[in-house]
Amino acid sequence: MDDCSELWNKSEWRKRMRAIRDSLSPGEREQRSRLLCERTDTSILNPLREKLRRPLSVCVYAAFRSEADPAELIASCLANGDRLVAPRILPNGEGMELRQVEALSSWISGRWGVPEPDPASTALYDMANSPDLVLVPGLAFNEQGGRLGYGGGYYDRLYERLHEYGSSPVLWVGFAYENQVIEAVLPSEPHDLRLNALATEATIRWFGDKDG
Ligand SMILES: Nc1nc2c(c(=O)[nH]1)N(C=O)[C@@H](CNc1ccc(C(=O)N[C@@H](CCC(=O)O)C(=O)O)cc1)CN2
Ligand SMILES: Nc1ncnc2c1ncn2[C@@H]1O[C@H](COP(=O)(O)OP(=O)(O)OP(=O)(O)O)[C@@H](O)[C@H]1O
Repeated sequence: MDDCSELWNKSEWRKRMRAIRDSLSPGEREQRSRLLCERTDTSILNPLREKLRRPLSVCVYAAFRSEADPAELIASCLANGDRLVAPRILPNGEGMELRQVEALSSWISGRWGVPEPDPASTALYDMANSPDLVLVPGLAFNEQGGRLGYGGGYYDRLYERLHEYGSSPVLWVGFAYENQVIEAVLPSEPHDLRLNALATEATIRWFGDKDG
């Protein structure tokens, strides 16, 4: 790691971490994503299903660019009868709404090519019914529950809205490859969301209160 890394700003970190994530071959990404999905299901979702004694509602995303791919976790959620929701960037750019996705085919390509639930075939989800868990994509994560995204502030705003309107606690789980986890202190701002846990193909890290 470069000596100047502590002084880098968010955009320098984004450039650097994009290159690191892109450096995994498609084959490596597939293999690591499979391990990551299994680990997340076994160590986080299954215990939560047992604790709550009901199917879960889970906010997922569909992978784009070189992101960790939650497809197998999504398939497992569908098999377990969980309710799936996914974010869609609002046309005015002002944050995101959540929509119910029924199948892996519910996505279309939205702004910047980001996969999003097709508004023509999915129902709007009322944010007052907080999802039990939100799977959070990103470019970089650290050991303190910090996260760096693409810079739209979309997940930060979702975090704020669910805190404001949501009826129950939400578990915020970063979902990433181990090489996206850095030791350096990421530049952080007051609006940045704090994760409860970070899942990688190598391990699960918990931050603060495990019960959300
Ligand atoms: N799979 C997935 N879905 C997601 C996210 C994500 O990170 N991954 N998001 C997480 O927030 C939201 C989408 N956020 C995004 C924000 C910016 C860009 C993007 O391509 N930005 C351009 C620069 C745009 C500009 O400033 O003009 C770029 O990076 O080149 C992509 C996604 C919602 N859905
Ligand atoms: N809670 C919020 N309310 C209003 N604006 C916000 C909020 N959170 C973030 N923003 C806006 O979003 C901008 C980008 O935030 P930041 O750099 O933290 O994005 P990010 O977390 O990397 O992106 P993303 O969540 O989309 O992946 C901020 O400069 C701010 O203007």
